[in-house]
Amino acid sequence: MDSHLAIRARGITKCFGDVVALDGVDLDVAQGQIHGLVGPNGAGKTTLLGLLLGLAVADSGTLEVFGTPVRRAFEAPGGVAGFVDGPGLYPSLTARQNLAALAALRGDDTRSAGIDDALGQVGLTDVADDRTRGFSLGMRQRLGLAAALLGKPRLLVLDEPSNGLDPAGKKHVHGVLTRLAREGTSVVLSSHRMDDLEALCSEVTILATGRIVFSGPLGKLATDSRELDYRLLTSDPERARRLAADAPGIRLADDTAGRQGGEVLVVRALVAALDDLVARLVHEGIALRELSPLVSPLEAAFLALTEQRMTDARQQMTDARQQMTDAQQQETGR
Ligand SMILES: Nc1ncnc2c1ncn2[C@@H]1O[C@H](COP(=O)(O)OP(=O)(O)OP(=O)(O)O)[C@@H](O)[C@H]1O
Repeated sequence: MDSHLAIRARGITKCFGDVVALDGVDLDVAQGQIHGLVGPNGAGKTTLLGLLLGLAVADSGTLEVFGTPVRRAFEAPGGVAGFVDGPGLYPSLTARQNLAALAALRGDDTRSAGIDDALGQVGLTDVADDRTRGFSLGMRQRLGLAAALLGKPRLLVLDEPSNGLDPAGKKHVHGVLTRLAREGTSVVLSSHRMDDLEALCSEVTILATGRIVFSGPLGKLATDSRELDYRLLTSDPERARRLAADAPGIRLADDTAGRQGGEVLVVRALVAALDDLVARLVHEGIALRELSPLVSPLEAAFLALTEQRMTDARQQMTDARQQMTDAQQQETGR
């Protein structure tokens, strides 16, 4: 047992009939960490979050939350709160009544001050006495977060919490989660928004068809990953361009000249080659005013993964067609 871990999962497998939703998943989430789950539709993110919330149990493998094994379904492990597939709310009750009902159902002795505090944290004080029937998706998401905060959890599990939030709402929720993490709460959340994950998470886990493709710090994705396209703005674009053309491991993007009248240089490189180019520029007295990836390492990894899945799916279809043709030929040859 590692006392610094909020979550320790080893070899988690979960099937629904013939569908393998999770296939030998290992996951470590440190206390006070915001950990992002990302993956294409059907990758297994919600299933994993559901296991953490005690909505189901794994078919095999071990799952520990704060060092305690999670074995029983339909009971959230101690100190864990959150939601999957959107928060469940009573539309005919107000926001405040929803939270009171939830606290009563859980057997919490949360008083109205606790409810007001949770509503305040997510910015819903002004609509506390409005029926949730008229709430937008973003408001319902915020109320779901308030509900999760009621019991002052040590681990928050949130399925796409930014869904439906406008930019101000998103900033607000990000602020709440960041503050909670600073105070020691661990957060595991899924999102299809790479910018969200990059803004919030120190570590991410990328899932594809139930398997982990990557798990670790975001920074590691950049150094581990394939070549990326970088945008460079320098004090001397012409000389920088000539230097880049001669630098090892650097490829100039075709449309370099077109971007901002040739001011911006776009190169494709691994991190090590890019480091070398920056050193060369500085050595030549060329100032670097801006350097950023065109597509973030997380987005690049995600896109590569999706492309790989499509290639695999196309290959599977070709193989299946070939098998059918072979079978038909055998049949007619008899
Ligand atoms: N209750 C269930 N019954 C049958 N199949 C299920 C069930 N829950 C999930 N699955 C299947 O398990 C796989 C993983 O689903 P899951 O919802 O965990 O993926 P996800 O990564 O959350 O997807 P999305 O991004 O679309 O929400 C999918 O193939 C899904 O169809």
